[in-house]
Amino acid sequence: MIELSNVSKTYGSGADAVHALRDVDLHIPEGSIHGVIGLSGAGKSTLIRCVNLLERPTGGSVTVNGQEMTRLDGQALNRARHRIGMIFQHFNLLTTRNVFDNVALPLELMGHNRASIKQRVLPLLKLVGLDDKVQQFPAQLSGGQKQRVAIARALASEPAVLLCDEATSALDPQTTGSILELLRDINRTLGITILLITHEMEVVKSICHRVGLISDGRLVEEAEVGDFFTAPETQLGREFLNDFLQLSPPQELVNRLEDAPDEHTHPVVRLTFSGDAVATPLISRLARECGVDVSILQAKVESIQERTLGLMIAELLGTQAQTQQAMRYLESHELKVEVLGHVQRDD
Ligand SMILES: Nc1ncnc2c1ncn2[C@@H]1O[C@H](COP(=O)(O)OP(=O)(O)OP(=O)(O)O)[C@@H](O)[C@H]1O
Repeated sequence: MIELSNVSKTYGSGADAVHALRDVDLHIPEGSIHGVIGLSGAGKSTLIRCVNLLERPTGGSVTVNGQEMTRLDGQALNRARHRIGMIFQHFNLLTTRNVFDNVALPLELMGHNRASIKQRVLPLLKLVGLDDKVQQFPAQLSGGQKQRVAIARALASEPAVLLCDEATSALDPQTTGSILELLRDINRTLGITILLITHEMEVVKSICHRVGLISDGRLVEEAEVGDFFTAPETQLGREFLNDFLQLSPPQELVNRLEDAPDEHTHPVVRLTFSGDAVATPLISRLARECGVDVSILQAKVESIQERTLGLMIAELLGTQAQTQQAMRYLESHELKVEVLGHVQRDD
């Protein structure tokens, strides 16, 4: 369990002060995988580093595994950190140590003897699929293999919590997939709570249960992943979703869009639908019930965990009264309708 209460972090002071985190409240239940997403500079790294006190918050409290981290220092803080593993974007392996010795390092620091280290390290290397690379050095490994070593090292001290700081950002999509699968397995089999920060929606979609959106140091939105992908609450959330779905009108159309409707134009709309609406033949019904033709410009259906999300950009062709009625009809069937603008009719 991770609990952040009213956490703030300010770097510097006076005119040079940077408010990296502002009054962040976050509750991550035991055994869940929680993502925090945000643009560059939003405060993601600061947030995750405040959990194990690599950065000490300027205000508020951080509690991990029932222990208030912000009250600890010295030996007590070190002991608490053993229950919090962390992996990084650039793996942070020691280049002069082989795979075994990298994973052994935290156990050596905790004072374990060689026999107990061996007993712990070898099963971990098997768990991450590297039992044939025990003697290799980091330079002899691929990026994905290096991250597997880092994961084994993070698990060596039997943490209850694993922090992942952009852990797949340096990896290609296929390797990213295999590392995320490993993290999901670790969460399921070992019950480890995972907090990960990322700028990639794909990562959130693949493994997170809940997600928070951070902007300018504030947690501006927090939701179940299925809800976030089907109905983000903030403009920034919608922008992340649209970028992820790569669904924006063609530039040629954008150039022709006008703001105000009149009797010579028809609307271009973005429709978002989920749940029952995905399976309902609404477009053919629009033609029948509202007398409106629909010209589909782009469409996409995504599976987000157990939910289905549909997106479409379309021109609604009909009189002003008909297209207004069509939009009301769609909204009454729980589709989200955004009017992107209006284009001149050809007729
Ligand atoms: N040690 C530091 N001293 C001063 N300012 C800092 C320090 N670390 C981070 N910042 C500032 O705090 C803000 C948040 O930075 P942070 O690294 O947490 O963002 P981020 O969301 O992780 O960005 P990125 O995705 O680019 O890594 C930024 O304005 C950054 O410049």
